[in-house]
Amino acid sequence: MLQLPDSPPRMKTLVSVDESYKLCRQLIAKYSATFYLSTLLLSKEKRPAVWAIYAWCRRTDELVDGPASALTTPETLDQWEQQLESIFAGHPVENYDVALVDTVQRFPMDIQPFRDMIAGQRMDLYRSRYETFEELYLYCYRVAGTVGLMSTAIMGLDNTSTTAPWNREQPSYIPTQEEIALGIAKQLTNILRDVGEDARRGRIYLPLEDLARFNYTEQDLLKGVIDDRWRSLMRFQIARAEQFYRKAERGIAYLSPDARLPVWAALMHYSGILNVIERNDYDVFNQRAYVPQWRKLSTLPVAWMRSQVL
Ligand SMILES: CC(C)=CCC/C(C)=C/CC/C(C)=C/CC/C(C)=C/[C@@H]1[C@@H](COP(=O)(O)OP(=O)(O)O)[C@]1(C)CC/C=C(\C)CC/C=C(\C)CCC=C(C)C
Ligand SMILES: [Mn+2]
Repeated sequence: MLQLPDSPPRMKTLVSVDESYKLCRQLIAKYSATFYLSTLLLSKEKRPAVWAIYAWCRRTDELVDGPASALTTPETLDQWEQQLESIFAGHPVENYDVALVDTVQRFPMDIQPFRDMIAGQRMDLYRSRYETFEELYLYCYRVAGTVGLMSTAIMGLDNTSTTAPWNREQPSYIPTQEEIALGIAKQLTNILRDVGEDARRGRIYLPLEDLARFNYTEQDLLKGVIDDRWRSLMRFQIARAEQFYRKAERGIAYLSPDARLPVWAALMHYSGILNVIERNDYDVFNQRAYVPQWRKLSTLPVAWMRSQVL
């Protein structure tokens, strides 16, 4: 029998590299004005690369959190992971990928944090409770800590820093834990800010062991009970998130000088959300903790000073 050759794969025409970066820029500006403003403080060559990373992270999160998330299955994420492998092999599949292909070629980086983020989104498909902080930490590392590893590959570490102890004492030290810490702190902050919203979707991210420690039940949380048990539980969670902010602060000294201001600015904004939660007397059920634009801008001079001396 005559064997017909396989039909050639249908090649989609994709946009140019510049057009693709423009799409990434539009995406970050639309979804997160604050991230966008922080990236404007970066050098012109690093900025678009961070937009490309942002676009990939946001699109990954949208798969499990966005309007079409009901259609997402484990197979969707398998396919997304294959698309990632293809990007790292230099073959973009969609318009947004063109910029990421360019970014990973200009700023060589490890694919593993990207795979880990997909594994984190996978957890959201089958998990709605976390028994221990160790389990929650793994989730936070995957969906947020990984962003630090991806971003540092672009921002760069500083080999001449006089403030980073590793240069003096351990010249080959790679500050991985510090790179991860800001994402962990930010995710823990998001979790505290979104307790009410998540509960309405049947999700509890706060470790159940912590609820038990303060004698506060799942039912209390689902009903939005605010009492002294809840306030103590929240103070405990805030103190934990703050430890990760402190670790990240120490890490900023390891970054290349031009990246320190945007990261300080971002850090001060995220940790400011914790202050708003405190000011709202820990009511995260009926009001969303929000840092107004004027307050974000007013912290910039302090962020600048810190970026010069620490
Ligand atoms: C050494 C040192 C201190 C290095 C710092 C490295 C660095 C720049 C770290 C950045 C850490 C960071 C900002 C992480 C983002 C964490 C985050 C927001 C995760 C979100 C996950 C899911 O949560 P949830 O669904 O609850 O959130 P939403 O309500 O849907 O928003 C994410 C949504 C995962 C996807 C992450 C992003 C879309 C953000 C990616 C951001 C960047 C690439 C920009 C980072 C750059 C700057 C200047 C901060
Ligand atoms: Mn999300």
